[in-house]
Amino acid sequence: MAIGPASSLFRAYASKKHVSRIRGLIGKKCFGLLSQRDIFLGSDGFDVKPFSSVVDDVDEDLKVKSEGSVSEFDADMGQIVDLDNEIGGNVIACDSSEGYVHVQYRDPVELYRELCNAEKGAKQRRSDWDTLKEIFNLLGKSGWASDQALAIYIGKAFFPTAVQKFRNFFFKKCSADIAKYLVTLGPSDAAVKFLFPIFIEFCLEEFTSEIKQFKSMIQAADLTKPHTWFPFARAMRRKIIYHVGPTNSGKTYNALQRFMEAKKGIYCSPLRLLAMEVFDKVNALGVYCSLLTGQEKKHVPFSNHVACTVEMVSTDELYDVAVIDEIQMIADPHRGYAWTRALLGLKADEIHLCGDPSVLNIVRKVCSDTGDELCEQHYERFKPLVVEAKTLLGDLRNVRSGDCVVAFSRREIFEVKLAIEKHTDHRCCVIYGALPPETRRQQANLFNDQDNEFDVLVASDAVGMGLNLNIRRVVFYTLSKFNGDKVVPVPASQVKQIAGRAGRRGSRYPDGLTTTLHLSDLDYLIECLKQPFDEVKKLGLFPFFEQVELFAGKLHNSSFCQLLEKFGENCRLDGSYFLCRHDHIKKVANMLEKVPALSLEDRFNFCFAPVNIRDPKAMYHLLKFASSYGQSIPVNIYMGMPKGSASNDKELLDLETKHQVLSMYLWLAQHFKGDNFPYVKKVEAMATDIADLLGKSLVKANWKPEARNAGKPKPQQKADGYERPLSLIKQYDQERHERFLQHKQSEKVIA
Ligand SMILES: Nc1ncnc2c1ncn2[C@@H]1O[C@H](COP(=O)(O)OP(=O)(O)OP(=O)(O)O)[C@@H](O)[C@H]1O
Ligand SMILES: [Mg+2]
Repeated sequence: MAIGPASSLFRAYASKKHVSRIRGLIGKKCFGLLSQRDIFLGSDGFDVKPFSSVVDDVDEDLKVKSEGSVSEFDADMGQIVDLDNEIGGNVIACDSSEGYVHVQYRDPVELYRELCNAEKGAKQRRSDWDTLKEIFNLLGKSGWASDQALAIYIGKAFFPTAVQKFRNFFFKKCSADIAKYLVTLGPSDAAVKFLFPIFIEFCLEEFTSEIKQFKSMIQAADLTKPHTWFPFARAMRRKIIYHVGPTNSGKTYNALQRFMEAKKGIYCSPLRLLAMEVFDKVNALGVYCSLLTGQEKKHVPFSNHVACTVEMVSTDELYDVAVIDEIQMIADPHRGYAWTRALLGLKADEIHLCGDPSVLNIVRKVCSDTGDELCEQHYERFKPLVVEAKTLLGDLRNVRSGDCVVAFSRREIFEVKLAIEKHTDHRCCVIYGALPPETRRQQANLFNDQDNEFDVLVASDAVGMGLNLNIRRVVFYTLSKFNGDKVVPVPASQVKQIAGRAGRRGSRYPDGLTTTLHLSDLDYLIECLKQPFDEVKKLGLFPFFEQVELFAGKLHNSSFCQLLEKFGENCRLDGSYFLCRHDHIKKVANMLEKVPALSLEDRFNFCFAPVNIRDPKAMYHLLKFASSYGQSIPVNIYMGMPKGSASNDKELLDLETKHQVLSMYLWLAQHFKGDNFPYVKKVEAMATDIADLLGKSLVKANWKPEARNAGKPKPQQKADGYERPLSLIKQYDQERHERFLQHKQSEKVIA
């Protein structure tokens, strides 16, 4: 939950005098008010709890009391509810009816002092007492008040407790006229706003240590103004050139021309695969270029250029030209922070960004923050993408040479491959995310090569980026996918990116076509292609290790996972940034709790290792690696090597996992200093062998796919063929059609 500038809202209601007093008090006691630009970010766990649930947070003493009956509770609080008088209907202690009106004009500081000095509270009628309680309940639940309280470093988690204590204080000390005035306001916003400044006074006096602690924690989790984290880059006069346009329009091509002309250049890629492609292409053109990815470092002698994955970019080196490809991924929920870091931190005179228009406005804003000059170069597709309205009429026998059939799960990919190879003369190459980049490239080359029978490609969304493919037509097998939670329509931006892979300048198929397998999905495809790019409002950010370390210093006895959680809850961000998702990091952190003797930095590094957290085998190996590392034993890998290529899907899955584990070892070896991972050469050789075996296995794969996680429901299958799972869109259409029939039916009945 992002919250507006706390102090400005706070000022909106409070008197000038009161604000200046609070400013003085805060300044005197420990800190200054937050500036207008400060914005707090809470996370899901950061919401205001209902006041009733607050009881769990308050001290045991109060908890017992609150569970008692009203009269016990009230009596214990030192407040007198005059039941006798209530029965008699008389109000004992109250000023004359107009006496309380002046209260609203009085300075909250004075009112608070008056409460402090009062010997005891005035007696209340039962009904007034109930009203007051309701007002305090409202204050405790008020999102507005808890946001405002952040301005004096009353954290959201502590806010309900603070209100509870304030309530106790208030009931012990409340004068008749304040009570009366509040009762006339009733449980309302006005009452909350009247009470709030008095509450603030109370907090400033009562909770100095809590405030101080929370403030230092918040400051340690301060992620505001990230452009100031790179002072060297800020001191430079950088020129940013944004190559903006749709897929296949020549953006990367043009940026790479400048990269190759430069004396010293860096190319930042979203994928290992693409970094490898650029590495090969640039070297082939005579420009010496090294390769740096999480897993490998290939140093080319005399090279001044490097092609790297964006996570590996150095913000220490000086470059003439840098290229940041697929800049729209700066808004990726998981990996966006790596693009943000590259954009803000690269020390290059000229930075070329390539991407779609979704982040153009936010890049403009970043450039105005950093003071960099921004030039925009707009592109159009060489040839427009054409939608084939006929579709494949639900029959995979209608695939043609040069088609790329796109499905969104591994299972579907193999089902489609099986069906095409069974019912037609075409042979299929496959590309999906779990395959190593080397195998994906091998499959892409097999598909591009005209001198073989592999003329159809079946691929997942992994085809959307980074491969040089000669695709004539992109056919969507389905337009819905499982997002880890449920089946959802594929987002329009992704549909556009994938469909745009069809047709390639200079290839056999310069014109691009796209369609769907089923007629029922065609409208959604057209709709997606027509949609303009959604404008991105926020960029991803994630703390550096040093920031997490600083934060850890404020939280003692917390596990690394708790630390990350707390950081997420308490970090402050400017309005243009969001904290990248880190659930997978927390999951690994949790598993590594069992491993003693890892420093905070070791844990941080292990948590970023590329591991499929849903694959227990991969997780097991990561745990083993961390355990050996923690014991300062050379980290070895105990893994049987398969003798030959896979002959069924289980063996293929096993090869995929094995490669992922080997790749993880190589990643760790690159990210941990020293010689704790001495078997890099051996592991590299194993990884190459497995990628090779995977390629061979895919060529002959003609089996039904297995689920990686046993127990997951499998879509229905026909005995002798395949059945495409209903897409969400189709399901929706079917439901709509049924509703329509029902409606018709009922109309008939009425007639
Ligand atoms: N001026 C050019 N001369 C020759 N070939 C070109 C030229 N511009 C682009 N191409 C080729 O067209 C294809 C698409 O270009 P490029 O990869 O630069 O597009 P893109 O806009 O970066 O697409 P994407 O969004 O998919 O990354 C590439 O194979 C590229 O080599
Ligand atoms: Mg590109």
